[in-house]
Amino acid sequence: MSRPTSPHAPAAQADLFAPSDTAPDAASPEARERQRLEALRAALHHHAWRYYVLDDPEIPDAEYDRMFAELQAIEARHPEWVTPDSPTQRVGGRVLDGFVPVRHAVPMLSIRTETDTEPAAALAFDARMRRELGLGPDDPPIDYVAEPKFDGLAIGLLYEHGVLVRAATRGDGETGEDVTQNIRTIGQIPLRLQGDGSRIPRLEVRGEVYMRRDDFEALNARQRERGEKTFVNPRNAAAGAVRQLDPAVAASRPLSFFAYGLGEVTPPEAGGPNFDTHWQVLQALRAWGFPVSDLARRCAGGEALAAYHRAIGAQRDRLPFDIDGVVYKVDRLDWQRRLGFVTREPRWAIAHKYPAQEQLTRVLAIDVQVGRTGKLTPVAKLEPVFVGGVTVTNATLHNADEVRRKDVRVGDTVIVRRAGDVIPEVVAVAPPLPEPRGEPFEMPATCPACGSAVVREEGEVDHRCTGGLYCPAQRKQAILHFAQRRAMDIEGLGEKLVDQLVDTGLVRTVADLYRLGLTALVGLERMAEKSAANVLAAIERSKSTTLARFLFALGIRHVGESTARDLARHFGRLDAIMDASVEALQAVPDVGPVVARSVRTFFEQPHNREVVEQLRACGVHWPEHDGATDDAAALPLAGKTFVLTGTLPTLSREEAKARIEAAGGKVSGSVSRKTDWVVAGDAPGSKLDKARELGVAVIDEAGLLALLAGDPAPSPVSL
Ligand SMILES: NC(=O)c1ccc[n+]([C@@H]2O[C@H](COP(=O)([O-])OP(=O)(O)OC[C@H]3O[C@@H](n4cnc5c(N)ncnc54)[C@H](O)[C@@H]3O)[C@@H](O)[C@H]2O)c1
Ligand SMILES: [Zn+2]
Repeated sequence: MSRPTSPHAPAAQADLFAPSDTAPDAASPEARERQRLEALRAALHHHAWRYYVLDDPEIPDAEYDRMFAELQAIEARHPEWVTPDSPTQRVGGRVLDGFVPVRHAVPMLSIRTETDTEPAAALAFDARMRRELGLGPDDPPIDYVAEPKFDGLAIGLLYEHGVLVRAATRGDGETGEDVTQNIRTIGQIPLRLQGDGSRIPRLEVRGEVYMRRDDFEALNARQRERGEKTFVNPRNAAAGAVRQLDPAVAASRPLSFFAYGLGEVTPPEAGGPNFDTHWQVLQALRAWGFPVSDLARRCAGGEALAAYHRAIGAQRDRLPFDIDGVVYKVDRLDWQRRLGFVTREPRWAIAHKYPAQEQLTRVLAIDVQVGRTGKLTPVAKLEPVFVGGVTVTNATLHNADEVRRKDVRVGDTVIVRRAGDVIPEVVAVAPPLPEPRGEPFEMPATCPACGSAVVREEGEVDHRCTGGLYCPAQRKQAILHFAQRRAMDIEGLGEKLVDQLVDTGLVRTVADLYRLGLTALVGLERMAEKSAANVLAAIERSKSTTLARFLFALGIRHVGESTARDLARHFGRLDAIMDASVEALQAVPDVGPVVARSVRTFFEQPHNREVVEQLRACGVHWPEHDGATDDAAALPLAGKTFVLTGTLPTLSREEAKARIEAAGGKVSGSVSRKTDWVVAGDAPGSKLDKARELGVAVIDEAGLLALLAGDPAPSPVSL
C-alpha cells in the first residue's frame, strides 16, 4: 500500500523546540503569539498525521502533549483565534486510502487529558464534576469508575443479533476505517456473543486493541533478526497491524483486546439492554465474552480516585501491557448524559496521566559494552532524562545493524523508551537533525575491554570479542565454563565462589586458579578451611586431564565436547592445533569453515595464547600423540574394545581412555564377550571377576602401554 505524503508541511518544525520568545522578531507580543499559534498548529497537524494516519510518530507523546497544551493555552487567551480545523477542536485520525469508510452512529471521541501526574490532580476533576452537577458540600461523594488507560487503538465492534458484522477504527471520530477482516484475526474478540448478548438487535462495543509488551519485544526481536525496521512502541505496532490492508500480515502480529464501553445500542424499548451505570456495562461486557480489565474499580469521590492513581502507578511497571494513565468516568449514565460533551471530548471523563515512557534527549556518545559471553552491544550515553519514572543515562542500541538502520549518531536528538523492567532503548532519531551531523557509527575492530579481535560471523547480527580466556568482561563465564564437570571438572568451583574470586581480584584468568593458596581462599566469605582445602584439591586433580577436555574447557566458540574430541584425536598435540591453518583444521571430520575460523581466530589472540602457556606452566598436562590419520582402520587399536578397572599406577582413568581412543580403540563400561582387553589396576572391581568368567584377556598398565606402542600381544597378567 502506498502511504500518502504529508498534507502538512513540516516547515515550522525546526523552531518548535525553541522557547517561544526567541521566535523571529515581530511587531508586537500579540503578533508573536499569533505566530507561535500558527507554528504549533502546523506542527501538531504534521505529527497527528504521522501518528494517526501513518502509525509512525516522529516525536514522543509527551512532546506532542506539551505542544498541544501550549496551543490550548494560547487559544484560551484568544478565543477569537479558535478555528474549527484547529487540532484542539478535532480528533486526529483520517481514513487511509484502500479502506472502506465507516460512519459512526455515535462519534468516537477523545478524552481530555490531565497532564499533571500527581495523584492530587484527581481532586480537581472531582471538584469540577461536583460543580457541574450542582452538588453541594452535604451531598454524598460521586461514584466513579476508574480504569487503566490502555495504550493502543480504539475500535468499535458492531454486533447484530450477537454476530460480529463490522469493526471500525476511530478515524476522525465521525468516520473511521472498516477493518473487520483484520479484527477477526484477534482471538480475544468474540465473533459471536455469549448469554443475552445474542438477543440484542444492534450493539456496538468499544474497546482498545493493544499489543502486550512481551509480544512487542518478541516481534521487534524478530524484526531485528531479519534486518527489518523495528516498531517504536506497542501502540504503533498494534495500530499498524490493525490498519493493514493485508489480513495475513495483521494475523501474524500478536494483538490483544480490552472492552471498556458501548457505542450505538438498540434502545431498551426495541429489545436493547438497559443500564443505569457504567459499572453495569463493564459487567455485561464480561458476560458477553469480552476481556474486561480486572483493574477497573468503583471509586467514591476524589480521594478514592487519587488512591487509585497511586495504586495503579505502583503496579505500572509490572503490568504486561503499556498504559499511559488511568481514566476516571462518572458512573451514573444519567449524569453522563447530563454532563454531555465539549467538541472532541466527553465532560464526564478524564485521562489522568503517568510520567511518559518515551522522552526526547541527546546522544552524548555511543559506547560499546561487552557482555559475559563476549557479545558487543552499542549503548547510547544520554543527556540524563526522566523517562518511565526514572532518570535514564544509558540506552541500548542492540547491535551495529540496528544503529545503522536507525542511523543514530552522536549529537542527535533521539526518542528514548523505558517501559516496565525492559532496559531503556533508543527507538528513533527525532527531527530536526543537527547540522553538521556526527559520523555514522562503526563497531570497533578490537574489543574495548581487552583489545582482542572483534568478529561478526556470517549470518549473525552480533559482533563478538574473541579473547574469551583473557577478556575481563567474560571472566566469570570463562571460569565457570572451564571448571564444569565435562571440562576440567573442578568440583566446588560454583557461581558464588567464582563471583567472589573475580570480585576480590584473586582470579583474573583461569590460570590464576592454579596459583590460589589456602590463606587466600579461607579469607573469602563463608569459606571454611575444610571446603577451601577441598577446592584446592579439586584444582590440583584437574591438572591431569586430556587434550579433548582441555580444548573444550577453553570455551572457543563453536567448539563443544565432540568437536574438541575430534580435534584432539586428529591433531594429537595442542601446539599442532594452535598453529593449524583454517584449511588444516577443516581436514578434521565435521569441522567446517565456521568452526575452523573460530579456532584459528581464538589462537591468533596473543592474550589467549598467554593464558594457555600459563596453564601449561602451572602444570596442567595431558597425554599427547602424533596425531591420528583419519583412516581409523590403520590405527593400532582400531576395532578393539577395552574395559578399565581399578587404579592404574601412573595413568588416570581419563588419560588411559584418551590414549586408547586416540589409538582407535573404544572404552566400554562393562565386560562382555565382545571385550578384547580388560586393563586392571589396584583394587579392581567385579569387572575383573567377570573378565575371568568370560575368559577375556587381562592386562595391566604396562601391558596397555605396550599395546599403544604397537606390541600386538602384550603378556597378560594374573592378578
Ligand atoms: N507522538 C505523536 O506525534 C502524537 C501525535 C498525535 C497524538 N499523540 C498522542 O495521542 C494521544 C492523544 O490522542 P487522543 O486525542 O486520540 O486521545 P487519547 O488517545 O489520549 O484518549 C482517547 C482514547 O483513549 C483510549 N482508551 C484507552 N483506555 C480507555 C478506557 N479505559 N476508557 C476509554 N478510553 C480508553 C481510547 O482509544 C480513546 O480513543 C496523546 O497521548 C498524544 O500524545 C501523539
Ligand atoms: Zn574482550
